Amino acid sequence: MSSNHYSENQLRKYSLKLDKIPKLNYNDPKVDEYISSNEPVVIQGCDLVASANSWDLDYLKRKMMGKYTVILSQNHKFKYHDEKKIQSCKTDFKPTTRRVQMKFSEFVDKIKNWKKNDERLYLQQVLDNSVGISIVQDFVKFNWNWITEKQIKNNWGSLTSNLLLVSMEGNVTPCHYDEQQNFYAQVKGYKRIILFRPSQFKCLYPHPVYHPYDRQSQVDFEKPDYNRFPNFKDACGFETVLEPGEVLYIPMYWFHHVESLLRGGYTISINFWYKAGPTGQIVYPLKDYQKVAIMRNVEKMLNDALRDSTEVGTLLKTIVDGRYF
Ligand SMILES: CCC[C@@H](CC(=O)O)C(=O)C(=O)O
Ligand SMILES: [Zn+2]
Repeated sequence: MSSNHYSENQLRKYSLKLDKIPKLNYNDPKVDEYISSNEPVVIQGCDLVASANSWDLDYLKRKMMGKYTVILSQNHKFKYHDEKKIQSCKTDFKPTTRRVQMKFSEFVDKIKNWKKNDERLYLQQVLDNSVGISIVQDFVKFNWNWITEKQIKNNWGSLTSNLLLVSMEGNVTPCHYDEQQNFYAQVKGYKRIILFRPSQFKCLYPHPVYHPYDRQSQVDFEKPDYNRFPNFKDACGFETVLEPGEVLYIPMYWFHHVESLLRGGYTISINFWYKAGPTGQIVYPLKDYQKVAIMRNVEKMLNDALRDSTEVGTLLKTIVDGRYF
């Protein structure tokens, strides 16, 4: 996959079967069909964050005078972990990233002077009043009419947050799913996004729900352990390289892996996370994401009831072995 904006060798190599995600103009009626059926689509021309088109490191450095959340990583992977689950996790969990509060000017200096073996940086800041009046003024000029119409038409819940994502070239957010609908807007630079439908759960082996890496795939895409994760060789997904001005709809519970292109310079993205809407009438057969939600509830219930995560697997095998297949 290449275009006159980037080349194939800027994409990391994985052994995966990947189809293309369609790119449609925002007023193509098929866009609403994809969104209403929880299928990913890249939307062009909607100008969702056009008021952020002028955002670059210098502009943000001048306008953002506070301290902001920056993730530091010992390598190019920024695998998210839930701090709250660390103490209850029996195994001695060693995170590969740490979260600090940093002035924007310091963040810019560090990425401009970054050398091999330095910790990599990824600014991931909730867009709230802490970002300052200028950024808020750009924020209020987002195309809220367009996105709110999508939110209402699809009966989504409330907008929970917008994250400002400023990434160094080459950074990777490894494969995971979120329990929220996501409109993912690309502002600057190019990001390659790989998506898998929720039914690929059995190929992607997310960590157990009680684990700090809950929702994150256990599989290292760069060095898959096919002995532990044999179904990964059957994984098949979708990919796109998101360009500035484009918006990717990432349906809730869809697994996604996101990387800023190698040698592509820093990237800026803004996400829009929406709560799922009320379930309403349950329709059978259930959707694949509903089955993931059910599996999560079973894991949570068993962990609460047994009070010992090491017993959950044994009990589930006892239920299944010789009885359910
Ligand atoms: C912390 C959120 C990171 C983002 C991926 C990326 O831009 O690296 C993502 O996973 C999402 O928007 O859901
Ligand atoms: Zn995500």
